[in-house]
Amino acid sequence: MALPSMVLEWFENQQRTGFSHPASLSFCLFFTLVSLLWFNRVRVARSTKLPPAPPKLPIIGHLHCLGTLPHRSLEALSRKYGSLMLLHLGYTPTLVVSSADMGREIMKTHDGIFANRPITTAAKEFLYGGKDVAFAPHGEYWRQACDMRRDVNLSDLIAGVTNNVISRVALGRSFEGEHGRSEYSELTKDVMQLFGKFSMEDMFPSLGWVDVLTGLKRKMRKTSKAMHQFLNEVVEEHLMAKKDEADEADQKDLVDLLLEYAEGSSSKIEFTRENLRSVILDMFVAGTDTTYTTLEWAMAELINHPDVMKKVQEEVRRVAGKNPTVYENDISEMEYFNCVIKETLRLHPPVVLSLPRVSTTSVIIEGYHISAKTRVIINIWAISRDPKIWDKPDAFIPERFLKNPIDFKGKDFEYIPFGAGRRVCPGISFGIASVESILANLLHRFDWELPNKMDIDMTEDFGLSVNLKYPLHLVPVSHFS
Ligand code: HEM
Repeated sequence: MALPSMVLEWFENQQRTGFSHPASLSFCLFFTLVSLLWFNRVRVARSTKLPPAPPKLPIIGHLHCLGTLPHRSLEALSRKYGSLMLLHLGYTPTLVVSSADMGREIMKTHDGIFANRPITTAAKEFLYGGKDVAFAPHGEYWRQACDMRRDVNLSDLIAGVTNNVISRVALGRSFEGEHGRSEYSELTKDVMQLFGKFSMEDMFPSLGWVDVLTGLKRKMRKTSKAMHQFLNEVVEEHLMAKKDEADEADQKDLVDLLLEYAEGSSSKIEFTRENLRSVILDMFVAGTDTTYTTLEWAMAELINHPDVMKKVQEEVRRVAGKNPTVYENDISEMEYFNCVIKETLRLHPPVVLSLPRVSTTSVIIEGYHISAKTRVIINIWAISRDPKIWDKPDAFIPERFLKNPIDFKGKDFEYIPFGAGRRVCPGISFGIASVESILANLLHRFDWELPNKMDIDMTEDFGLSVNLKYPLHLVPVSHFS
């Protein structure tokens, strides 16, 4: 006899005899719950309707559909096939999400099912398979590692260019200019390039040997060894320095905090030196390019829109006055300046396709069956240019954020440059504070001109983040001289 009919028969018997015993009621509730769960499982298992997809090719699946700017190609496809598409990137089934409503389904309604990330080849080589934050499985270790980051005191550390900012916050000082024209800076660049590289193993798990043949794995291993060696030296330097905690509590950098945590923690979560180096590396990979890219796009849009540049410079200079430096307190008073940053992140989110997630169980979304182990990519770029949400979506109009409560903290799914849900970017405050501080000072101190009145080429270059293809060259003219 099927489970539901057994339950019904038992229920009728109980009704005839009355629910005379408290155990009967508990029994009834228990069976109702089991039946509901059972019905749900059957519903998910029976539903075979898959999200739509364009025709695929043998072996490569839909890889040929990605083109050189995958966020744009996927957005164009979503206009034809809808905001949930199931593509096959090689052998890897990948759900592509292109609307705020479907984003909410993944990052809110079913966030628990999509809380893990697939471990990529780069994560295996550089981060010991997920001993960092970004690739760590969702759980207690990940929660604690995220929290440690939020503790870093940033207020006085933000100065200079982005790489130096990250160095100072994470490592305690800048390493620019050391080891020649910065062996360290070249190393960081190599790590980021390798993270953005296409790996066969990620798309065709059985073809990892191709990455060995092409030399990709050897290059990753060599760079990873050099980077971890460098970070080891930094850790040793911190241990030797043995900072006086009482006097210098405010000047602790991320390494100090992580060392304290690793050595003094009574937590049951093991936090090894490998974890420590991986968390620091995360910060460079996730924090450097994104922050720098936002600044570059902001300057490019401001040069292209002299009216906006004039208005924002007037505001920055009015608030900061004759002070040569703009401080955090000033920035909170600059309403239009903050709109400029929000509009830059809408039009040019540095992470155009969110870091992939993976489903842990099967689930039904919008009537479509999504199996366990499906990768999920959110097209952040498509959502922030969706004409159903944004008026003139391709135009740079900071005014759209004036008196508009929409924010990037992950609650408004139509605007998610930092992602949303459990795996939302833990560096939001740091990233925004860095962008604000650097941009405000650049606008305050200098007027900016294009060399030879050339136009800016706004062509994008797809990588770990989407940059300008041709670096931006501008001439600064001091405002104070
Ligand atoms: C403008 C600057 C930045 C932007 C636009 C940005 C954007 C993002 C996005 C879109 C994600 C994926 C979120 C998701 O899957 O829902 C992410 C994740 C992440 N970001 Fe950022 N980010 C920025 C700066 C930073 C900084 C400065 C740090 C560190 C200091 C950082 C650390 C991370 C980490 C560790 C993750 C992975 C989180 C996890 O998987 O739990 N980001 N970021």
